[in-house]
Amino acid sequence: MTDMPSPSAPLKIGTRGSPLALAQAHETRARLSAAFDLPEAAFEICVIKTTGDDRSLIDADRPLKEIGNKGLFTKEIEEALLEGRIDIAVHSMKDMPTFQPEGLILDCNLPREDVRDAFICPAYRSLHDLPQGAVVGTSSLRRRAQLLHRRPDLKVVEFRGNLQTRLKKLGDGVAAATFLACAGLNRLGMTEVPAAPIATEDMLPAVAQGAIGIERRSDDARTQRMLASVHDAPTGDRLAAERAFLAALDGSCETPIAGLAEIDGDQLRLRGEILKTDGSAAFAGEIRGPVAEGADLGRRLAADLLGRAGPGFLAHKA
Ligand SMILES: NCc1[nH]cc(CCC(=O)O)c1CC(=O)O
Repeated sequence: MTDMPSPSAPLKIGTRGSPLALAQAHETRARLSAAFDLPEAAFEICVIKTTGDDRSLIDADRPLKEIGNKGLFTKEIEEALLEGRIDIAVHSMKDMPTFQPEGLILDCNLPREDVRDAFICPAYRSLHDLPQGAVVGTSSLRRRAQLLHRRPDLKVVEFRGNLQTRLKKLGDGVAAATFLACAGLNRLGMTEVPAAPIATEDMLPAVAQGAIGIERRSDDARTQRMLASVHDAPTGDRLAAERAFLAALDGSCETPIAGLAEIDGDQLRLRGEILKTDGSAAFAGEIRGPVAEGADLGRRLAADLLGRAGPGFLAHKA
């Protein structure tokens, strides 16, 4: 391939500045430099501050959904990409809308990490051991709904900020327990955290949890070729099913939705769940079919759940 990045003309990797975002950007750089036998200096990591990183917004006690979740952590990064200030953007796929802005494409995924949620609790081993009425912190509507569906006695408080901030709140006694994605803990090498992975049968993760996506300009052929050689096809196939499921549900931040696809040979199994925010109702289901038909499976599972939940289920607001 001609025209490869070099230390004097590096490929610019855009990322947020949070520890997890930086770890994901570094993993992306490591995989690209290994794939093309290039020095790491041929890749420049560019930290971009987003609205979601604005302390004045983040420190407020308002739930994220009131600030306006859509694109909160991606808008400025996508602008930099469109303006050519960066060449690729590294994201947690879980946080990405199902549609990209005109001119951008998100079709490269690194191998997926552990998809499970972890129960983080210094005093109790599992959710079942939490005493009646215990306080659990989370900012995720999905985790809140799944938790209350199972344990209506628990009290859920808004818990925001990055991983480090949330762990500190736990240490300060703001809540007895919280949840974090195993993927984040693993990518940050945080082995000292009291984390108990939760089986996906007990708590179905968010769509695309544990997956890194790399976004580029649609017309950037050189970057397209480079990303193709680090793309993990099984992860891409799983996300195609999960994100079609999400898109068919018109997944907004108002609706608790969980979804997970797994691949066995040429067969894909997709499980999904939709819930009421207060946990008072939940509909779960699964579908199996050829990997190549993942997106269709996603749409069919969404239709099945919506049919069972009845009209108006998703229109329900918190
Ligand atoms: N919404 C925040 C977010 N986005 C991605 C991850 C974790 C890493 C991943 O799932 O890929 C997290 C934190 C968490 O859920 O604990």
